[in-house]
Amino acid sequence: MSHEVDVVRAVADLRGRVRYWRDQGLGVALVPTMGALHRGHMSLIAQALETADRVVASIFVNPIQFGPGEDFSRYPRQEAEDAAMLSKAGCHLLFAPQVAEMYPDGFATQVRVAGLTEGLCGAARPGHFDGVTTVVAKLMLQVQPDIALFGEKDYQQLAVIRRMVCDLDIPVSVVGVGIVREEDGLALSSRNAYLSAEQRAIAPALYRTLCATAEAIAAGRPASEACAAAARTLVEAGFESVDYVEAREADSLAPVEIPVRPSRLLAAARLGTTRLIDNVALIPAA
Ligand SMILES: Nc1ncnc2c1ncn2[C@@H]1O[C@H](COP(=O)(O)OP(=O)(O)OP(=O)(O)O)[C@@H](O)[C@H]1O
Ligand SMILES: CC(C)(CO)[C@@H](O)C(=O)[O-]
Ligand code: BAL
Repeated sequence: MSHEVDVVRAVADLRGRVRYWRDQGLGVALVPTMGALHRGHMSLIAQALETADRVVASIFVNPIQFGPGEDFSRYPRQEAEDAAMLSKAGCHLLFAPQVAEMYPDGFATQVRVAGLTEGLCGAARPGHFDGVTTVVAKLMLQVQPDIALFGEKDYQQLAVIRRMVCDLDIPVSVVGVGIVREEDGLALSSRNAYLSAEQRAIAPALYRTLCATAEAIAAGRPASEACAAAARTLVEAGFESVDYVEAREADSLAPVEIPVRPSRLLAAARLGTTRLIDNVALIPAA
C-alpha cells in the first residue's frame, strides 16, 4: 500500500528534507510541474523513481511564464487529486510553494537563454521562456537534485533548459522523457481539459499531420514546402490558426531543409483559445 506523499511549502523545509536524504547517501530526482497531473507527468515520476532513491515533484503555476491575456488565472489547480496520484505512484515529496515563497517582495532576477528562445513558441509567447528558466533555475538550486526530468512534449523548453544547465554549470543531469499520447495520438496536456467535445475531435489532427509531414520529408520533400502544406492541412481540419510548423535540428533547433542529422518537426496550433503543441522525430532523408 502506498503512503501519502509529504507536502512542503517552504524552501527551508524542502532543503531540510533533501539534506536528511543526502546525509544517508541517497540520490535525488526532481520533476517540476504545474500540476493538474496526468499520465504524461506520471511517466516522468515513474522514470525518476527508476533512476533515483528519492523523488521530489514540484507543483507551481508559475506566474512569470504566462503572458498578459494567457490562462494563468484559469489554469487548472487540483492539488488534492495531484497529491493522491503522487502518493499512489510512490513519489517521496511534493514541493508546492505559494507565489510569495518563490517571488518574495523585492525579487528582481531573471535567467534568460538567448537565441534558442526566440523562434517557435518563443515567437508567440514573448518572455515565456525567461519565466521558465528563472523558475527552473530556482527549483534546481532549491532541491539540488542529481537529475531533473522534463517531457519531450515541451521540446523547445527541454532544449532551453539543457542550454541553461550547461551554460550556468548547474550540476544536474537533465533527462528528457518521451511523449505520452491518448489512443488517438493527441499528446496528453493539462490544457486538453479546455477543449470542447468538438475541438477534442479535431485535436488529434495535429499529431496525424506531423506524422504524415515527417514521412513526406523523409521521402525527400523539402521541409519548407512540407511544413507549409501541413499548416494548410491543420486549418482545413478545423484549427483556427497555426503558430508554426517547422523542421529543426534536434539539439540546436536550427532550421533544416533536408534533414541529415537527427531533427525534429514541431508545431503549435490553436483550437479556439487553446494552444496545442506537439512534435515528432524527423528521420534523415535516405
Ligand atoms: N504528454 C506528455 N508526455 C510527456 N511529458 C509531458 C506530457 N505532458 C506534459 N509533460 C511534461 O510534464 C512536465 C510538466 O508539464 P506541465 O505541468 O506544464 O504539463 P502540461 O500537460 O504540459 O501542461 P500544459 O497543458 O500547461 O502545457 C513538463 O516537463 C512537460 O513536458
Ligand atoms: C518546467 C515548468 C514546470 C516550469 O514552470 C513548466 O514550464 C512545465 O510544466 O513544463
Ligand atoms: N507546459 C509548458 C508550460 C506552459 O505552457 O506554460
